[in-house]
Amino acid sequence: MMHLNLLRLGACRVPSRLMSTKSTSVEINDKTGVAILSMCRPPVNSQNVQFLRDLKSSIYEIENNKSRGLILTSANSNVFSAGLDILEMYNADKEQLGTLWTELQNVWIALYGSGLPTAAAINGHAPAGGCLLATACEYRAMLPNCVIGLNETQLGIIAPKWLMSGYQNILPQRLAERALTQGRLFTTEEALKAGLIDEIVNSKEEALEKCLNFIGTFAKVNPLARSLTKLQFRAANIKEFEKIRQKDVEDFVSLASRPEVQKVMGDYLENLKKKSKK
Ligand SMILES: CC/C=C\C/C=C\C/C=C\CC/C=C/CC(=O)SCCNC(=O)CCNC(=O)[C@H](O)C(C)(C)COP(=O)(O)OP(=O)(O)OC[C@H]1O[C@@H](n2cnc3c(N)ncnc32)[C@H](O)[C@@H]1OP(=O)(O)O
Repeated sequence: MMHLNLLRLGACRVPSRLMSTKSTSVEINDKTGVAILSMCRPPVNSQNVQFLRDLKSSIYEIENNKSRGLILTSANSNVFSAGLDILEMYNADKEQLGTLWTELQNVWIALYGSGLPTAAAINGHAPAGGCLLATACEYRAMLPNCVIGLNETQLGIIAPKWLMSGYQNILPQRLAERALTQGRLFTTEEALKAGLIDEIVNSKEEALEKCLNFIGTFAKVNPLARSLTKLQFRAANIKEFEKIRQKDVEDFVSLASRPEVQKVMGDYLENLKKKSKK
């Protein structure tokens, strides 16, 4: 089809507009109107306060610019996002912890509640907060030999209900419950089998192309009707989240500041560092 050919990134010589923050860059293709939002906080796109603020402002900028869709991807070659920055949770005071969690909530609601068609080109690992971002989108294409999942219970943490919403939208209840209680990280292949991702792709370019094709499927649908229909599906989760969002911050701060939890974080960080030195 002609319009799908135009969407092919490799062949595309259409002018693009660029916007960027310290840790994100956005390219909006003038022909397709689709925005590619790249996360670029080396080495693993771990989510600290500044990164989350950048991500939030990029998402709203894309939404306000009346883009035709949003594709979330990573500028890193093997990690989509490693989730919350543990360095910002470890030895942090209560105010810092509260700010971090509030910004994570803000990004999630911006993406999950976006009226635009959203897709994730998952070009690397996506554990915990990385999976949260990917599952807030409507479509996922992922590279082989990576992992994705909400591994909170493996870390002794209970993920709040809003954090599970994306999972619950995608997976059958029985599977979601099992994966969440196990804290399971799915390999790409397992994720496809479970329905957590939509496609396995061989390169980032192919992931972007699949995402563009997905967004292209709405080309002939009235954008407002599409958006309101999408949000009707998500309204109950959003409403429930809005009711508890302040208490949720307090609960997180109270849990994350406990000395025994701080100890778990410290040990976890040390293991990560040991592993990366090997
Ligand atoms: C984890 C918290 C533990 C306890 C918390 C308890 C209570 C807190 C209460 C509630 C929190 C609930 C919220 C949870 C949401 C989250 O997102 S928590 C974060 C969970 N993330 C992970 O478990 C991922 C950890 N990372 C990895 O598994 C691997 O790094 C990954 C597979 C993503 C990539 O592997 P690889 O390419 O081999 O890279 P390296 O492992 O070598 O890492 C490179 C450097 O990056 C540092 N790093 C990795 N992840 C993080 C991170 N999330 N935060 C900060 N830093 C990270 C790693 O240490 C290396 O640094 P170095 O080069 O050694 O300096």
